[in-house]
Amino acid sequence: MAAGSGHPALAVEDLGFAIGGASILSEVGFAVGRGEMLGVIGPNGAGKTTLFNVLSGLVRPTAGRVLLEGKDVTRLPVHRRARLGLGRTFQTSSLFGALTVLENVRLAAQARLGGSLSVFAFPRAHDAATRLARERLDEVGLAGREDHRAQDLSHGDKRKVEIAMMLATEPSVVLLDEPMAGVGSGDVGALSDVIRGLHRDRGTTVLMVEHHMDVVLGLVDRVAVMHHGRLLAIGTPEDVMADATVQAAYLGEPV
Ligand SMILES: Nc1ncnc2c1ncn2[C@@H]1O[C@H](COP(=O)(O)OP(=O)(O)OP(=O)(O)O)[C@@H](O)[C@H]1O
Repeated sequence: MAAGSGHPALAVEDLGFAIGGASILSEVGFAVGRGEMLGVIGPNGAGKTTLFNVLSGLVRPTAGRVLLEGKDVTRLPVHRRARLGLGRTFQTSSLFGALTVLENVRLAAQARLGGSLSVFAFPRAHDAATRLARERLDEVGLAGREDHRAQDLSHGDKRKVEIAMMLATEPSVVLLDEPMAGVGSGDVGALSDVIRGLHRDRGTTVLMVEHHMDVVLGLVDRVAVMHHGRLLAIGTPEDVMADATVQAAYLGEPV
């Protein structure tokens, strides 16, 4: 759907996911505007990761719809959603440790450019992928680190590589699943800046699950609070944090 069509970047309607008689998500509905950053918070087991799995296509919902730029993608597999502009990072690192930083990002760039993975067959496509990978690494502040092996990086820098890989696929909507997980406190600021840049400089729509409340509240436009598989509240960080239901149901529980 073309920009300016009036559809939200991403919307879910009456979403449900049940398995073995257990209801994991129930009646979840919200819309995220183009270029908006939405934080998704909630106690452990609230359903945040399941929601992201449903959004990205890893899991099929048992009720409701997922709309990307107004298009119903509920039944589309992960790679079709990715082609429509949906990007995702995971809680755990998805890098090839023995490859260099540049090689990791180049793989993502090659997938985007649709070229063969054979550098011998398509040397020019390889050059284009290398250029794209270098640009994305520059964007996340890793210029000069291209030749480091991924496994030797700090957690924070690994996360930046993963974001660069995701950016190489030119997504319009990105799902960041706990980007700060395992990241040392010294790296949190730099990583927050990278995420802020996605949003501010690129105009990318961002949904972010994150347990670090100070990070979430400092970055996002709105926050969605999940609790027992339901959407408890959604609004500005100030409004949501002041909400008595949220305080009782969420802030009162250990996270
Ligand atoms: N495929 C499944 N089969 C059975 N139970 C599941 C399945 N997927 C999720 N659950 C359960 O659903 C609940 C929600 O899990 P989910 O991982 O989505 O929560 P979360 O909010 O991401 O938690 P955390 O903050 O700990 O990552 C949990 O109780 C989990 O055990």
